[in-house]
Amino acid sequence: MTRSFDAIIVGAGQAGPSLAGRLVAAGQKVALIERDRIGGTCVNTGCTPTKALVASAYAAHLARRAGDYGIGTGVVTVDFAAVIARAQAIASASRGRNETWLAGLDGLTVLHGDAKLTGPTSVAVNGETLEAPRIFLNVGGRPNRAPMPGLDQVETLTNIEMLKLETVPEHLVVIGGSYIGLEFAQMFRRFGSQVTIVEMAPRLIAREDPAISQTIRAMLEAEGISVRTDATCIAFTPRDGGIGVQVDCREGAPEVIGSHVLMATGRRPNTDGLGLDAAGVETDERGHIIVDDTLATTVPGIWALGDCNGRGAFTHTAYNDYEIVAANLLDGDHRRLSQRIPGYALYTDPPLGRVGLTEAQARETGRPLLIATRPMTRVARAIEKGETVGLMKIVADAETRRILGAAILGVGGDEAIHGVLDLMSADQPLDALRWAVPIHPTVAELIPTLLVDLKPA
Ligand SMILES: Cc1cc2nc3c(=O)[nH]c(=O)nc-3n(C[C@H](O)[C@H](O)[C@H](O)COP(=O)(O)OP(=O)(O)OC[C@H]3O[C@@H](n4cnc5c(N)ncnc54)[C@H](O)[C@@H]3O)c2cc1C
Ligand SMILES: NC(=O)c1ccc[n+]([C@@H]2O[C@H](COP(=O)([O-])OP(=O)(O)OC[C@H]3O[C@@H](n4cnc5c(N)ncnc54)[C@H](O)[C@@H]3O)[C@@H](O)[C@H]2O)c1
Repeated sequence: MTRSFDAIIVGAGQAGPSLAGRLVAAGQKVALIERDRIGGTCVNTGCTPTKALVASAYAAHLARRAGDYGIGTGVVTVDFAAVIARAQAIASASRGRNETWLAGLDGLTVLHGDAKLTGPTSVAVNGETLEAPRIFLNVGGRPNRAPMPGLDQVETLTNIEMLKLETVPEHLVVIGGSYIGLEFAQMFRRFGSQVTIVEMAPRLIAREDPAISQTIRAMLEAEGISVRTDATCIAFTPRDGGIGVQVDCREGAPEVIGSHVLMATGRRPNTDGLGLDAAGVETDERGHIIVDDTLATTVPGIWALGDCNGRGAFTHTAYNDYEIVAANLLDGDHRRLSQRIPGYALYTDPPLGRVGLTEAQARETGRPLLIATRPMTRVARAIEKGETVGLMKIVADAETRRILGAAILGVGGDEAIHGVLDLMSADQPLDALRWAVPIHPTVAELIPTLLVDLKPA
């Protein structure tokens, strides 16, 4: 049996549902196919539950530090079952809101099944064929367990299984010191685990400037987390009562024994098994779908949005992909991927808010630079809150007087960075903010001060 639609959307993650909403509002007949849970990674096993867990971990940490503020709490305990239940409840409420909204959309057919392209205008799902002149792929990604010796002999966890744990691991060994690894490492330390982070690069979150990596390492070590970098010969061995992880070839204890191992070594796109060959859609060497500046694939009439196109790896980039596609197809707009200013946050405590280029990337451009930094120990709000770890940094182009990038590693950094992000998005010179009158006491109030402090570097 073949059913015809105006558009087929594969994947109900961060772009698909919103696009479905816009298309049906424009009078189109749309099929939205999801093989797992509505909401995709972010809602079910990513942003939403992990940020809920980060909040619980912060509560435990602050309670333990209550004496610093003149407050007594007694012994602080962690009810891990309640912590997980809270995170799952927040995620399922979010999923439920999405499901209810989608179910109420006239013109939308939601199908639960594994979709596969069978041609440039056709998709097979649950034994039937759907036809449409436009197909939108929003298939996301999944954890990538980097191949390592012994991996097949031991049981390891990903972010998905971490959310199903019933007890706090005695010793959590985290392989990979980037977003997933660092967020889980800190939260589980605060829940009571012994934690070791094992990273093959010379420093944690190695895409950031060295001062950021060093500060994050120091703040994690101050909480009792053990960090092993330069771990280029990781291997696993089953051991009595745990998993032996060979972590270092040159110095330090050569092996740590963990009760649990979290693999946080990146993600891979869900493009294998999607039938891309049958439609002629091309991918790059990592399996990401190749798209142009409008998110169009190599096959006319097929677009790829979100993590599966490798042009973003965040919920807000997936959502922005939807905005670009919808604006161009439905509003006669001319929005482009290249107009996007890259911004993101790492939700450790304190968080790292980031936008644009790092200093290293800015130097590679060969442009004359202006740089200003400020430690959080000189930010009134941070001092008052008793959370002075971190630094703020802005890098600007001395000629164009445009900000090239910024980092705020500190309390409220995920929010305050938007002051810079918005200025960059508006394509305004840094002088536009110099005379702004920010609110005291905030972290963001130091952004105009930093702009005044910019010096050739
Ligand atoms: C632990 C963790 C924490 C994160 N935290 C953050 C954060 O704080 N902030 C942030 O911005 N980002 C975060 N991310 C990243 C964020 O989750 C992703 O960037 C985002 O979900 C990508 O959205 P997407 O729509 O591209 O894909 P997804 O959300 O992965 O959705 C894709 C959907 O497609 C479905 N699908 C795949 N193949 C098929 C098929 N053949 N047929 C039918 N359906 C299919 C999948 O089941 C899935 O539901 C986090 C990720 C993880 C893993
Ligand atoms: N706050 C956020 O926005 C957030 C939070 C979590 C996840 N995410 C998204 O999820 C995606 C996946 O996150 P991630 O942290 O798993 O991936 P990542 O690609 O950011 O980092 C993987 C880390 O693992 C290390 N690594 C890779 N292979 C290794 C090996 N063999 N041995 C030891 N270390 C190894 C890398 O050097 C790197 O530090 C990211 O793209 C990110 O966008 C975002």
